[in-house]
Amino acid sequence: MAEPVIEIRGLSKTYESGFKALENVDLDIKRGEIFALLGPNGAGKTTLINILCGIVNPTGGSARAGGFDVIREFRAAREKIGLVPQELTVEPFTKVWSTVAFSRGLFGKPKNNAHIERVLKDLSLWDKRKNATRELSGGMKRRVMIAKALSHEPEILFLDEPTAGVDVELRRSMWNVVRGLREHGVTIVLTTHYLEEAEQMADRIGVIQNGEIRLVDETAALMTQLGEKRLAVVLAEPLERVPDALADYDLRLAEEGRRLVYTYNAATGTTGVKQLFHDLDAAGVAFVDVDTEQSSLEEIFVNLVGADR
Ligand SMILES: Nc1ncnc2c1ncn2[C@@H]1O[C@H](COP(=O)(O)OP(=O)(O)OP(=O)(O)O)[C@@H](O)[C@H]1O
Repeated sequence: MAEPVIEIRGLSKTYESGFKALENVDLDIKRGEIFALLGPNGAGKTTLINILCGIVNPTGGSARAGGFDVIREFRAAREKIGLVPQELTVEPFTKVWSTVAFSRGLFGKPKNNAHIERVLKDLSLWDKRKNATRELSGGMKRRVMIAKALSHEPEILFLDEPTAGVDVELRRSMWNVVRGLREHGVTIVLTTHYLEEAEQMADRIGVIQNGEIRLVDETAALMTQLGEKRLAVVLAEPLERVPDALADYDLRLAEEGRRLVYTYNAATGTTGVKQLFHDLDAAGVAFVDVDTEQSSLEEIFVNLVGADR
C-alpha cells in the first residue's frame, strides 16, 4: 500500500448535546488518491473533515495529516491541508487574483505569483483573474474556492460536497478539474451523497453511516464484488407467470410479462446463464433478445445502509 497521507485511529466525537457523531473511526488515505466519503445526511462526513482541519475537537482517538498530529501539531498539519467547505463564501468585490493570493498569505507563506498563476490556469480561471468574484458564475465561484484552498500548496484537498446544487454539465467539468488536480500530486478527499460522483471519480470509496465506517474498498472492486448483474430476456410472447420448470432460478417478469429478468452475481464465477438458456429452451420459452445490466453503486449503497437512508 502506498504511504498513507492521512491516518485516523479510533476517532470518536460526541457533541456537547450528547450526540455521537463519530464512533471509533479507523481510516488511512493513500497519498495521491481520490477518496470519496459517501454517506447519507448526518452520517458524520463533515464532522470527520472538520476534525482533520482542526475545526472540531475529537473526544477520542487520534489523526495525522501529512505526518503531523492534527491536534498536538495543529499548525503544521493544517498547512498540509486545503479545505473547500460546503457553502460558497467568496468576497463579492475582491478580484479573483487578490482573493486567491490573500488566502496564501493567511498561511504565512511568502508570495509566489508563479504558483497562483498555475492554480488559476489549472482551474480555468486565468481569464477571469481581474474580475470581481461577484461577476462570476456559480461554477466559477466554486472553482475560486478550490483555488483559494490550493493557494498555500497543500498536499491534501478536502472537498465537502463539491457539486451540491450544481447542474450535470458543471458537475462533470468539476470532476475533470478534480482529476487534473490529482495528476499534479494532490490527494483528494471528497464527501458526497451523489453515488454517481463517487463511482465516476474516486479511486476508493468509504461508506460512512451513523458515525461509523461501514466499508472501504477500491471503487472497481466494490462494483464487481458487490455488484449484482441482471440479464433481461426479451420474450417472443409475453408470459403471465414464471414457468414452474424455471422455479430454481432467481427470475421475475417485467414489462407486463414481456421480459424475464434473471439476477445473478458475476463475482461468484458461475453465472448459470448457459444453463438458463438451455432450460428456457427446454421449457419452450422463446426469446428474441437479451440485455445485461450491472447494479449501480446506488443499489449497493441502498442495500448497505438500508432503511436508515
Ligand atoms: N455542533 C454540533 N452539536 C451537536 N450535534 C452536531 C453538531 N454538528 C453536527 N452535529 C450532528 O452530528 C451528526 C453528523 O453531522 P455531519 O455534519 O458530520 O454529517 P454529514 O455526514 O456531513 O451530513 P450532510 O451530508 O448532511 O452534510 C448530525 O446528526 C448532526 O446533527
